[in-house]
Amino acid sequence: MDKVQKSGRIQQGQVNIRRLAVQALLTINRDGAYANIVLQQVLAEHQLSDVDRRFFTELVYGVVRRRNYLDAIIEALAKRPLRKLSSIVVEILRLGFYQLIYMDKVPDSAAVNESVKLAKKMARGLDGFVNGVLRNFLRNREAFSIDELAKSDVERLAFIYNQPIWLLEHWLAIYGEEKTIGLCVWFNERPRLTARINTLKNSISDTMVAIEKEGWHAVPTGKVPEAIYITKHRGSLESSPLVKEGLLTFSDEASMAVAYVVDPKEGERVLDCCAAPGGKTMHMAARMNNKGHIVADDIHEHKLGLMEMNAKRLGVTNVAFQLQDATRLPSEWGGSFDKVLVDAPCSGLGILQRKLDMRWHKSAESLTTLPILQLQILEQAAKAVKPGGVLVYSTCTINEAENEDVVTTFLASHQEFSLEDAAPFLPFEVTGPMITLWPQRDEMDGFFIARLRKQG
Ligand SMILES: C[S@@+](CC[C@H](N)C(=O)[O-])C[C@H]1O[C@@H](n2cnc3c(N)ncnc32)[C@H](O)[C@@H]1O
Repeated sequence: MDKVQKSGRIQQGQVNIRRLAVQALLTINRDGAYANIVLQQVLAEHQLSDVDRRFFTELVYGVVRRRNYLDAIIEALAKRPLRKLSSIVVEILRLGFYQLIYMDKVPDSAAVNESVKLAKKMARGLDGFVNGVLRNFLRNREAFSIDELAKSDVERLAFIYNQPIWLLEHWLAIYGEEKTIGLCVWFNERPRLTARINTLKNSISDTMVAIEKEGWHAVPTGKVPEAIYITKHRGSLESSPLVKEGLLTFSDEASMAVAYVVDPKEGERVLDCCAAPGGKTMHMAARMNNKGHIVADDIHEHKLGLMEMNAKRLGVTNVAFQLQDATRLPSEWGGSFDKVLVDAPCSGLGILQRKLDMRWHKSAESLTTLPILQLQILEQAAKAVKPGGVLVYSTCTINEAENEDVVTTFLASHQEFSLEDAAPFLPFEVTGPMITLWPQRDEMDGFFIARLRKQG
């Protein structure tokens, strides 16, 4: 957590949670770091009590989620665009308003006074401005309600559900209002802590006993046999022996569903050509009991090291990790894999609940370039499939242009492949042949999975 440390100066033992939150928010919003990674790093560095961990998490995630409405309030009160304000002051104000509007347990006086104290320490000379802006809000809260600030119906929805206007317009045009709101509500809910029991290390029942012994509580999700919701835990997740010793790994059920559709068997040769961070690779290795061989590729070198560490932790021994651009796979791989998985780079619009900050970084333009890359990777991966073998295409998005349209375009020029019904491979009820997992319907991340069979 270099950046937080650099701007930090926080001593262990006297941590001011709000200050820690402002520094984390600067790293996320100003420097472009991923919110979940910053949060994990800060929590790993500071031995916070459970109450402080929860408070810190709520402050950071709350501000990241509610950013558009909080910013509209700040601009209205400061009477200037955000970019004309110091980034530290912006984060202090976002945090102050978040507490005033969304945290009933924080008295208004504490939210204002603590923000002013932060400004005194972190933005010398601007504490009066922070004080004035927050107190002006308290004098006339109604003037800054969503109904007062929204300039259109879609902006009103954007403030209520905290999504960018372009994305709401896109969803409203395709799904209509009811389905769009259902999606938005899901994406704003606190994600459940879902983990996969690593059957390479221990049986499901023995792991459940180990979880209880650790003082945690978990329940099966009821859909994927190895999937559990952790409903109670203590301390940092990563430092628990359950995680360090590889009994558990964090992953959503929708992601686990992909390994079921690939259905790798012991002894088979499997290619996972967009593999990092390796969630599906490790799950496939477990389903193969480490027997057979998986080649796991990614285009980013730094991600390979992380995957190797993860494999060691989870006791995965049948994977070769390789730096490889999947748009140019080696010709000697042609026709040599029983199963090939393309878990394609995508817009990630199905996992906005877990990646809270992602909604603010996407654009309508970014959606149009992805299908070209996805099709390119699928074309290459198809060559690596043995006659009679299987090609699985998956994404963590619900965007049709990256899902059904890519598969349909691919099939139109590849008569040697046919679409199989993916539904019977899943341990829970869905409708195929191509599968879209809808968050608000299936209560998991939004995913797309298609299973194609090459002629024998
Ligand atoms: C959706 S993620 C894969 C997630 C992974 N399968 C898992 O379960 O953990 C897509 C991955 O594709 C990689 N990627 C992007 N472009 C690529 C390319 N041209 N060749 C290979 N990998 C690529 C990205 O680095 C990213 O790690």
